Amino acid sequence: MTSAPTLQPKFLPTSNELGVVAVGFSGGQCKPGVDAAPMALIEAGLIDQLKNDLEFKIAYDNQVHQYSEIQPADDPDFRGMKKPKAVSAVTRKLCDQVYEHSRAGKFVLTLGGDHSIAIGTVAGTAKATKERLGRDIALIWVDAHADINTPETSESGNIHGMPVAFLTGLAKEKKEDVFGWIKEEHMISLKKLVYIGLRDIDRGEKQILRAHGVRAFSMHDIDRHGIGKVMDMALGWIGTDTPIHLSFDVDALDPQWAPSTGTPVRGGLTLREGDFIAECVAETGSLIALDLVEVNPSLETEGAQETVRAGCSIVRCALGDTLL
Ligand SMILES: NC(=[NH2+])NCCC[C@H](N)C(=O)O
Ligand SMILES: [Mn+2]
Ligand SMILES: [Mn+2]
Repeated sequence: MTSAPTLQPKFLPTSNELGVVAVGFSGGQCKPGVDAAPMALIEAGLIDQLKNDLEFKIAYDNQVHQYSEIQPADDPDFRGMKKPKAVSAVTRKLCDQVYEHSRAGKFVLTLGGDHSIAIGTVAGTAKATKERLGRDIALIWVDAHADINTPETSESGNIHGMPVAFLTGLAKEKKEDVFGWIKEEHMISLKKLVYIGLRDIDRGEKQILRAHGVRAFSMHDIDRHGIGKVMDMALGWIGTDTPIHLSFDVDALDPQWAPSTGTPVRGGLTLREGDFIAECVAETGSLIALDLVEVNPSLETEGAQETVRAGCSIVRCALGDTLL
């Protein structure tokens, strides 16, 4: 489809400036391959489509950041977390990169990488938006998982299952080199967090969600009400005057559509439901940033191209490609 941008963004000075950050980082979990996702998405033509078809003015440094230069050699487990210093250093650096784009009023697209990278992306847009507009952002987390474990509730020690806990201040650590750099200005309110697509939540996570009354729409809710009603409720909760960061884990989709991901869970969203979620968020005009994470082309390699295509489709939909 060829179309000029139809989005009328409420919180960005122009409708067509896009900062892209490619993050080839897999240290938030144990399976190699998720670092190859940005290249796979770009080789599938994603950035060209955004530039040529959607007419975005793209600010991209033409590199997939591996951040090997800032990852410590010695990185023992800490409070049960695996690779705590590496994930902290990478997300801190990514936070600065995303902050720069967002502070300048650009829409920010981050291609991951595992979901631990959202510590950096959300911290960056939260800080930039507080400074630029004096506002707090809302966070829509589309995922089979809640990723809200604290180091203590986590059963795996994988930090990609913890980003939301660090971003909301539920998990705290004073050590500067283990997420101590995350300050109030980087954080979001649990009241402005909305989940869609949940179906595999750890015991400790369920307690956290209940205790804090977090707004969450599980696959059960989607089956009961339909995705249209769920999106009305999700966006109604956020309201029309709040900038939105959308963090989309490809494993929210059913493995039938997106098999190439590290922690697949059956019973997920159809491709069309995933695109619909992205379209509804685009339609609000409030979207300021998008993450696409957890595509791992080296897993289920027969399905890798399909998973990559699903990822590209979600990004295009979130950027308004399919809106009339
Ligand atoms: N971003 C993801 N795919 N996260 C999966 C997390 C799985 C599990 N809840 C854990 O803490 O390890
Ligand atoms: Mn997930
Ligand atoms: Mn996730």
